[in-house]
Formats: sequence, C-alpha cells, structure tokens
Amino acid sequence: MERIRRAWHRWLAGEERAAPGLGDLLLSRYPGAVMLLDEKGVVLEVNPDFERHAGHAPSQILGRRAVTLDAAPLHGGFALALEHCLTTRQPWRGVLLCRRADGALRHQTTMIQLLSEPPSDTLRLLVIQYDVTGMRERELHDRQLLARLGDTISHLPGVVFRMRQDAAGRPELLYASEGLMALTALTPAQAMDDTERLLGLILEEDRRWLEMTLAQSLVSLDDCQLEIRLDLPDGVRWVEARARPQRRRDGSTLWDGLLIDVTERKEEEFKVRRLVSTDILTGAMNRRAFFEQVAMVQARALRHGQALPLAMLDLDHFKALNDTHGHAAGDLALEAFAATCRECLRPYDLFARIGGEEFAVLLVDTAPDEAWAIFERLREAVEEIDLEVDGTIIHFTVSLGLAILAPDGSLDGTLGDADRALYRAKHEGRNRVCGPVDLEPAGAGGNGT
Ligand SMILES: Nc1nc2c(ncn2[C@@H]2O[C@H](COP(=O)(O)OP(=O)(O)OP(=O)(O)O)[C@@H](O)[C@H]2O)c(=O)[nH]1
Repeated sequence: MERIRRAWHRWLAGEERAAPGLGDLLLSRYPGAVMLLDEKGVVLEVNPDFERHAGHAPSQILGRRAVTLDAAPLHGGFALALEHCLTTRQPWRGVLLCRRADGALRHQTTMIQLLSEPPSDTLRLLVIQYDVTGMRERELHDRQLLARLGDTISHLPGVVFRMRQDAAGRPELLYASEGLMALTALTPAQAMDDTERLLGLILEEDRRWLEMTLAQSLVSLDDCQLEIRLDLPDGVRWVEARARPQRRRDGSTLWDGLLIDVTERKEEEFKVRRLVSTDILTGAMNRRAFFEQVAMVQARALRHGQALPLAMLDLDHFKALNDTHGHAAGDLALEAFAATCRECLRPYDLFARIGGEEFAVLLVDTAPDEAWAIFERLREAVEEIDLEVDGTIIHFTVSLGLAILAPDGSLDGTLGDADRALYRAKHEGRNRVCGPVDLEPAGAGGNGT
C-alpha cells in the first residue's frame, strides 16, 4: 500500500508521466478500478481500465461523488468508509456492494487510503477496488453445497466420521455427523471433545479386535471393515465400521469412515445361525455346530496349553422307556434331560446332541481333574428327575464316558476315547461315569443298575 501511495505521489507530481514509471504501470496494469478523490469524496482521476472494472465511463464519474457508485449511495458503506478514513486517518478495507452503469450489482473489495499532498497538505483519498463478485458467488455456492451435503449426511442412517491417529497410534475424533447422537446418545461435539468417551463404549474384547484390524489396515493401507459391539445404556448394539486410511507426512493417519447400526441384522443372523445349529427337540447344539464350536474353543485353549474335558452321554435303556411309555414320553425325557444338563453346566460349556439319545459335553476352562466331579453331579441330577407322564412318574438314568481333548488333539479321536469309556460305563452296569483311570476318584461310579 505504501509503495502504491509513493508511486501515486510521484505520478501526481508528474515525475513519471514522461516515461511510464511504477505509478503508470500500477494504474494501467492493476486488475481493478482505481480512483483519486478529493476530501469531499469527489472523483478527480481514475485509472485507464476503470470503466472495464467499475462499469462506468470515466466521464460519468469524474467530478461526481464516488459514493454514487454505491448500491445504496445515501447510507451505504462507501460513505461510511470514506468518513472513517477522514476521521481516523487510517486506511479502510472491506467489501462494498457497488452498482455498475447497467444496473448490475457487484461486490468490490475496496481499500481506501488517505493521502496528504505536500506542500499544502491537501487531502486526497486513494480508492482501489477489485471485483470479487464471482469469487463470492462461488463461495456462496460452495457454502450452500456444503450446507446441503451436511444436511444429507446428517439424515444418513449412520455416522460419517474422520478420525486421526498420531504417530504413536493415539486416536482423536476430528469429525462425526449428527447420526452419532442417535447411535450412541453422545453429541458429535461431546465425542470430539473426548474421543475416549466414545471409544470407551466399545466392548473390551471388540476394542482389541478393532485395534488389531486398524493396525493391519495401516500396514496394507487397505480399507478396513469390522463389526463391533457398543455397550449402551439401553443394551448392547452391533455396529459395522468401515474406514479408509490415509497416511500423512507427519506419521499420523487419517481414517475416513462410516458407522452403521447393524443390530437388527445381527439378531436375524444369530436367529438363523441358532436355528441351523440347534436341535429343535432339546435346544442343544447339533453335531455340526458342536464340531465348529469345539474347534474355536480348542484354538483358544491351544494358546494357553489347556486340555479340555469332554464326555459322551447316553440315556440308559432308552429303548425300553420308549417301548413302555411311548415315543412322546421318550421325547419328554430327552427334553427334561437336556434342561437338567443345562442347569448343571455353565452357559459357555458346549452341550450337543450328537445322535438319537447320545449327547456330548465339552467343559470350557475346566481342569481335567475337576471334570469327574462335575459329570458325577450331572449324573446324579438326571437320576433325580421326576418325569410325569400321564400321571405316572418316570425315572431314567444316564451313562457318561469321559476323555480329555489335548490342546492339539483330534476331536474325532477324543470322541472315540469317550465312546469307549461310555461303552465301559454301560458294560459295568450303566448310570455311572467312566474315564481315564488317573482322573477317577476313589469309589467313583453310580448306582449301577
Ligand atoms: N422318543 C425318542 N426316542 C429316540 C429319539 N432318538 C432315538 N430314540 C430312541 O432311543 C433308543 C436307543 O436305543 P438303544 O440304542 O438300543 O439303547 P438303549 O435302549 O438306550 O440302551 P443302552 O444305551 O444300552 O442303555 C431307540 O429306541 C431310538 O428309537 C428321539 O428323538 N425320541
């Protein structure tokens, strides 16, 4: 600005009129309108390109007050800006809405600088304008577009987010759309303020899974996708998270992604999975599901080098029960037997119907030397079932064959061992537990019949 002022002074003094100097160059090359005003705001001179930029021929404005350019000449910003400059003797910068001769309104970024001309110190005002209408329209358009986009995002049935992980892996939520509130009852502002508050909702097991998945994606820079559970006041909800990583030069990573509540879908999936993996009569898992579940439990046990107690269970003289009381009574006995087993076992032990009246149990997180007592209690509980059929109380018993599944052992092989132990139990009189002799407590066995 100071350079323009000095150049302007030199130009006014005629120093640079003979050969084009900086002032002339500025005036002829400046991509906007330039005016020199007297202290009353009357236009004394304009730059050569004035008409192109301001939309008025010099003849229309020279000798007239500059404020006539203002869209509201009487009380518009131009008059206030000039007054500000004259009273404070400070430059003024701002955007003025001006009207061209053809009536079009244009936004002009305006700088007004007070000049005092020596030796008389006559006051002059230098006004430099640059038409920013296009820029403002684009800005407005972008802002409207962003607002519409924000509106659309806030109506999405999910959450759009951006998260940053610093080089040390510390996460920080940079953005979350409004959907976060419906999903977690946290506002985006609360979650951005305290990222841990949001991440703390993830079940611990799933948090480890999330961290592992993010770490893998970071290495491959592939999209990551996983399902995690959030522990919310109204229960656990399943959320599908998808995110794409972008590595930054400072070692941090940006994750842009989506969170979608998939609880209903998961519940349907569980229902279907339960149906295809469950025996309808007894509610026990079926043979196929048992093999799948045992493989998972065994994979975990392998990490800890744990052996798993397994038993085959077979109702005694079941054919006779069917023959005497009817097949329906047999079904009732099977149901009562399964219910008793579930009562005696813990929810995470695996209990399956392997065949007709043949069942299998795998005890999870149980030392082999504790197994015998558990199965013995189960045997006793079955013995105590009073099954009422058509006014008659029926009793029945079960024989159990115990075996130990080594952490890296074969399930088929161990089921074979348990089957042989079961055969022994039948052979030795039924209603008893048989198994490896080293596990057998002194005086083991049931009330053999
Ligand atoms: N009611 C009913 N009976 C079944 C079902 N599945 C198998 N059974 C019967 O279970 C009986 C099994 O008989 P066996 O294998 O001879 O054995 P058991 O009579 O129990 O004799 P032991 O096992 O030697 O004590 C057969 O009569 C089958 O028909 C079922 O779903 N419902």
